[in-house]
Amino acid sequence: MSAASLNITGLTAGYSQTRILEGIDLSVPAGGKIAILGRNGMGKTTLFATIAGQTRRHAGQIMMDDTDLTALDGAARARAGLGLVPQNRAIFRSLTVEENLATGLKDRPRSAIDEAYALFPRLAERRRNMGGQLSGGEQQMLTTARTILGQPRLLMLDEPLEGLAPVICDALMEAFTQLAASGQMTILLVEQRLKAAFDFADHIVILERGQVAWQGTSDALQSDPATVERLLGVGH
Ligand SMILES: Nc1ncnc2c1ncn2[C@@H]1O[C@H](COP(=O)(O)OP(=O)(O)OP(=O)(O)O)[C@@H](O)[C@H]1O
Repeated sequence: MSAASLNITGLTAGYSQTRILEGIDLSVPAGGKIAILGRNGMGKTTLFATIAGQTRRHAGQIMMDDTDLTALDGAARARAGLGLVPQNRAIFRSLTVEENLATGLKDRPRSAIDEAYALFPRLAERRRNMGGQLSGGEQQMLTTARTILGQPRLLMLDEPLEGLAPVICDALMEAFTQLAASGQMTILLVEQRLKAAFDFADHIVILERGQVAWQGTSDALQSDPATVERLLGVGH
């Protein structure tokens, strides 16, 4: 298993007849770390949902390596190596941590769960606790680990740090950095915390009203406070 590239061209998509994304072009090399930024409602979640096959696509192509994802339904995209960790941390509240992890194994042996515990030791300590008993940070670790056990080659993380304490955010960001460094997956991160995005990503894309308003290196954006202010506003 190795990281996959992503090439999106002319992507226009939305919900039913409503177009939210308009003419998105985006290239991520295999093994890349990219952050998708933008104010609320600018289309970040819709972009992930569209890559995952959960919206209506009106035009454009989405290539993961040589595979045209638009020809596949959502389940086939997941089998092809696409992983999405959604914003809502959907875990099974009445299953234990270990049972939750087992649902992400696909055809892998149960022993593979140890990979999740190596990445998030906190989950090993809580393996027999119910999902519903976990803190928000632990739930985020669980939903992330469950997706990673399916060995995605392209991983999309939608605002994983939302509402979490700084110490938990640091643990999560460290795990994401470790995963990217493994060479096994390309990572796309939607994040509101600018510092976390800057520290993690080598490339940044800013969406505004469903279009790519800016893209470039993390360093270039950090040295351009006017663009940060214009497209991301105060409070970041
Ligand atoms: N299921 C849906 N049906 C119709 N419109 C939707 C749906 N989900 C989102 N939208 C609309 O699509 C637009 C983009 O929303 P989206 O959630 O993609 O933005 P976002 O950048 O991820 O925002 P946030 O940072 O608040 O999560 C918004 O105008 C939103 O109201």
